[in-house]
Amino acid sequence: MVKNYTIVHLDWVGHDDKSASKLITATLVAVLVAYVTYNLFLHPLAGIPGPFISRSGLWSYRVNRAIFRDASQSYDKLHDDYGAYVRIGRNHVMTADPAAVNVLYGHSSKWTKSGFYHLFRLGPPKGIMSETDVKKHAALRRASSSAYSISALLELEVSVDIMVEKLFRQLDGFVERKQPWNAGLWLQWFAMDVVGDLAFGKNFGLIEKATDTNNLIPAVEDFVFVATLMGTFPTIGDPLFTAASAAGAGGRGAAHLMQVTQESVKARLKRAEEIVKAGGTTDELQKDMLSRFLRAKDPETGKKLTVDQICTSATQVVGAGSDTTAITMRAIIYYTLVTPGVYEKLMEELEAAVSNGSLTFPTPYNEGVKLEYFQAIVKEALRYYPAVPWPMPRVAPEGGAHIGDHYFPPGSRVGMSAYAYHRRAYGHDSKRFRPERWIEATDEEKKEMEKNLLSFGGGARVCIGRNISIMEMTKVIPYLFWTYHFSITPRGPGSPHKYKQGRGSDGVLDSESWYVKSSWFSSQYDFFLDVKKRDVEAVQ
Ligand code: HEM
Repeated sequence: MVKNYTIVHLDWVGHDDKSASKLITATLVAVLVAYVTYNLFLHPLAGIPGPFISRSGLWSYRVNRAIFRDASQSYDKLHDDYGAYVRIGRNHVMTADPAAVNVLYGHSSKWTKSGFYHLFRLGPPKGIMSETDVKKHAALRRASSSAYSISALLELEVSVDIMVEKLFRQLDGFVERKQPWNAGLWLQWFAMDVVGDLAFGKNFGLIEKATDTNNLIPAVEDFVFVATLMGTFPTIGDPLFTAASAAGAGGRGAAHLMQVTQESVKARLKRAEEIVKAGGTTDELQKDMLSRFLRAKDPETGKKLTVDQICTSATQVVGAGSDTTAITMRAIIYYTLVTPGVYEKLMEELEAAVSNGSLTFPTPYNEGVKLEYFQAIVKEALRYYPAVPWPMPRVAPEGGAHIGDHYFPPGSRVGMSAYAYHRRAYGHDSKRFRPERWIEATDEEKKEMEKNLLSFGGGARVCIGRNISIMEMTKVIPYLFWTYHFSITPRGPGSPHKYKQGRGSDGVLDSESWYVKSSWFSSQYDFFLDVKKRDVEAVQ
């Protein structure tokens, strides 16, 4: 009896379990159906078209772009497929509507940066890039702005000149050995060394040693990969990143960058101490960005930056200032070489300027900025190939806001992709690299073109380091073209490329002679050039 009873009892338990699991499954399915139905048909952004996975909220389209590194072409294609407003997430829209530029990135914009940027912090205190609180950001920016001013940078011009000479000595070796030059990698080393010099008065020695012993370049790459990926779901990504970093497992790139920077800060402070001890003056050291960060005060509150904030600021210079400038330099050189007529016009301009004495080498910044055609190439490269193609997300303010005919409730996210926007906002030939557009335009048109240029972002959050990169590019590129003759190393069997086929920013194989991996940054890999020395004497 007892035995039978037990069997009956167990049977009842099994029955209960099955019913319970059926009930749980049915509830989960019902919740999922309700969630998807709400997202697709009832959500305030439901009227905006977009890929099913984003509209339904089932998966993140942006996570896929971060993983597959095809952001530029994918976001561009979304506008082709769905128009000027595309729902790229449940609560997230990307737009290419010109009306949005001022609303999102104008000086008086009420839209703030989203939690996506929290993942771009490079230290325990948030830095200028990752601080989303408007007041705290404004205070940080005011306190640091003197380090980024053009007058401060011009005091550091000579260190860029020295770096250029070091680069040229290495380049001469490639000429002698008739060896293809991995321009992509070397330009990145150059940009990294320059920011090291500007920030701490001492570069990282990448150009001199012809190697990245400290793994700085992979660290930036890892940092940007993790930040972009986890920034797309910051509610979970942010605490996950914090916990993983505390356990020493996450943020490998960020942690490594931070460590290298802290060492550079310490070494720089020790150098100053030793000079003073030896009875010398630290005048030269006083010019680097670090000493400006040390002296910096918020002009409104009189508050100084804390030591942690200084380390974060210095790391930020390394993290935000090297890849972006390298990407833009590659684009300038590449499109100058492949676009018919551009190289010839540039060389004509350089030759005329050298012969009338308005251009000397190493190029003083004040001479380089007057090269009208060269500066038009720089602008066009920034337009055609923006280093940051990812839509820069902003949060709709309290009370919501309108852009064009669309209403965005408070808390919804809207962003623009500079890559996708620039290829639509510059008339019928937006998809062509044409520097002349920046010269031919009337003053009124130029104003509009500048307004539409999102390569450095805009408004209160515009890139604080843009002067650094413009100075660097202005000093190195005309001098490079003046001294060397470049041609693109053909790809294919026997070539030094790891990848046999190139991939352009449009995602098409073999459309360009490099391989683009595009997420927050659109980085070009395997960009090789054959180099010869120009007979400069004969030209002059
Ligand atoms: C060609 C070179 C560069 C490009 C294309 C570039 C691009 C950008 C973009 C698009 C933003 C705005 C991001 C957003 O609003 O979502 C930005 C912000 C920023 N950039 Fe750059 N950047 C360049 C060079 C530099 C350099 C050299 C530095 C530092 C040395 C730097 C430091 C920063 C910082 C700190 C911010 C945050 C500004 C803020 O939020 O107030 N950048 N940059």
